[in-house]
Amino acid sequence: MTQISNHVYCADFLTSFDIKTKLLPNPYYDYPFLIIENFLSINECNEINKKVKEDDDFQKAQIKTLDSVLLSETNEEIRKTNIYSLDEKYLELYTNRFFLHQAQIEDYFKIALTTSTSVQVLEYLKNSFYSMHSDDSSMLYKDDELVGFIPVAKQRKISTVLFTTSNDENTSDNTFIGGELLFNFLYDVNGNEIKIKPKAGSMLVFLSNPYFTHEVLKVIEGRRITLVQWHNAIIN
Ligand SMILES: O=C(O)CCC(=O)C(=O)O
Ligand SMILES: [Fe+2]
Repeated sequence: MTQISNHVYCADFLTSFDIKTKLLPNPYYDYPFLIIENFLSINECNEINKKVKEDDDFQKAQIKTLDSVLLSETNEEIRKTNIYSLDEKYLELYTNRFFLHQAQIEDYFKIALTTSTSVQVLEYLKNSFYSMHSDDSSMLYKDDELVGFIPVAKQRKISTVLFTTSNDENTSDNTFIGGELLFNFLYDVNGNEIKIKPKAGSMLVFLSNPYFTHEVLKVIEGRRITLVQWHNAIIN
């Protein structure tokens, strides 16, 4: 392991790869990513969750009328995530809050944000997951072994993931079990992979390059909702 911040280490193989989009924050930070708590309030999150649930019920109702019940059940099982766009009212709220935190993000990563993609709302129902990937690169394998990364979206410098439901054993409309965000190649001092437990209202901000390769573990129960966005930036 190679230390990249006070509490975080990365897999050694990363340092031997020629990673074209390599960028790491100040090594004297505690963590190489930023968590902004209370980006949205719990009430704001719950409103968004309710809206997404209504959209979902509507889509499901449509599928039921088109397919047989059997087919719609099969669809559900293979479906990874549902993608929605954010309703105008909440998009404005999100954009205003993002603006409030922009200077903090720029200062943390020592970058200047430029353009951003539109906000995607991702919904993970029971058994949904998002397999391992880097947001700016494809993973290159040779005989099942990871041998490098090919940049495919260099305009993605920063990834933001805002959680609007929480990982919580007490099940409700706004919680789920499982669904942690795992950084596959980052470890704590004991060599355990870094796993983020989603908390409604918190925004996770990280660099989009291969050091921050991640996955979303399977949702065991409940509904996991995130608002994700990628940002371009000027670096130095
Ligand atoms: O939903 C999440 O927590 C992460 C989503 C993600 O990794 C992506 O859209 O690239
Ligand atoms: Fe991602």
